[in-house]
Amino acid sequence: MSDSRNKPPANGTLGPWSFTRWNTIGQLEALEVHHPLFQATLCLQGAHLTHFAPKDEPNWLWLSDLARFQPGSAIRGGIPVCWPWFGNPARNAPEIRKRILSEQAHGFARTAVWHLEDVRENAHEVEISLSLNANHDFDHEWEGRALALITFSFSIRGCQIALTTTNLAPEPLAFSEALHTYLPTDDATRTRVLGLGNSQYIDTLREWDYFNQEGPVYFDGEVDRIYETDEALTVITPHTRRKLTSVGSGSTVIWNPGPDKARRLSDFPDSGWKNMLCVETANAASDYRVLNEGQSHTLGVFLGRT
Ligand SMILES: O=P(O)(O)OC[C@H]1O[C@@H](O)[C@H](O)[C@@H](O)[C@@H]1O
Repeated sequence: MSDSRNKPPANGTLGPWSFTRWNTIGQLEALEVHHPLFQATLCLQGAHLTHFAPKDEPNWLWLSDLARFQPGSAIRGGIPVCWPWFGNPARNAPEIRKRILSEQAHGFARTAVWHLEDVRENAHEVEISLSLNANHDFDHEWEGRALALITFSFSIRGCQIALTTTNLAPEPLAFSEALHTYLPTDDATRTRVLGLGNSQYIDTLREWDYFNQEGPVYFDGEVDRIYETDEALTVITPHTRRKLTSVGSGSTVIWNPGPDKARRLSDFPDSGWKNMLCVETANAASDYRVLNEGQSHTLGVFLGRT
């Protein structure tokens, strides 16, 4: 770790790397990767990836045209990191819920400023690691002490993200989380997700009851489901095919707000639901994790081609 690398250079010179540069987007500090083989943009707030694309390709991530890059606001699109709880606190297991002091959905990591740990570059790959020490600074949000370390590995093949949580407190730590990937599509109604057939899911729009999935998932209105699965998933849109392979995850959230919820969402165009879907690699619902002091758990996803 080098503290001098954690801030943009004051005199406007470039950072000490070959392909990675500091930039300011709106009011947020970001790292931009301009590698000959791929590009990426990563905000320090939220360790939030907003752009990844192999050379000459459009962004593999959906980013709202109305996204705000402001301190304290979650960025709409890209890959928000939901941590150390997923979704509505009230919908989490009692042992998670009891330590949450805020009503905020998806935890505090997505609006906290992460610390840049390291940038490693070579001819094929760039790896960027950031950390968030959930210490007494977050006492008003949550009772707990934990360290989150996230590593992004970019290559022409795709983008890999690994989020490791370590419990720093003597008491067991129960937590839920997700890598909340927004994917673009030309037409959500002509998009499908394969790999969930035969799995069970909680439908949050139908009283949080359990249902069985048969065949692909389609989008013809609001979809908000937590699937119990660790299978690799394929997302097929009219013009792209992507594969998401996970580690350390036994649950995947599939979400599209549909036309009515789209109008109520912050920083979200009314018609935006037609051009996105979320496939969220998670430890959610009964797939939450518990760590004893010093223990770690890694949740990861690789987003690549099929
Ligand atoms: O608006 P937020 O807090 O970013 O949440 C977006 C969505 O995130 C998804 O993970 C949830 O399943 C949805 O219910 C929610 O609407």
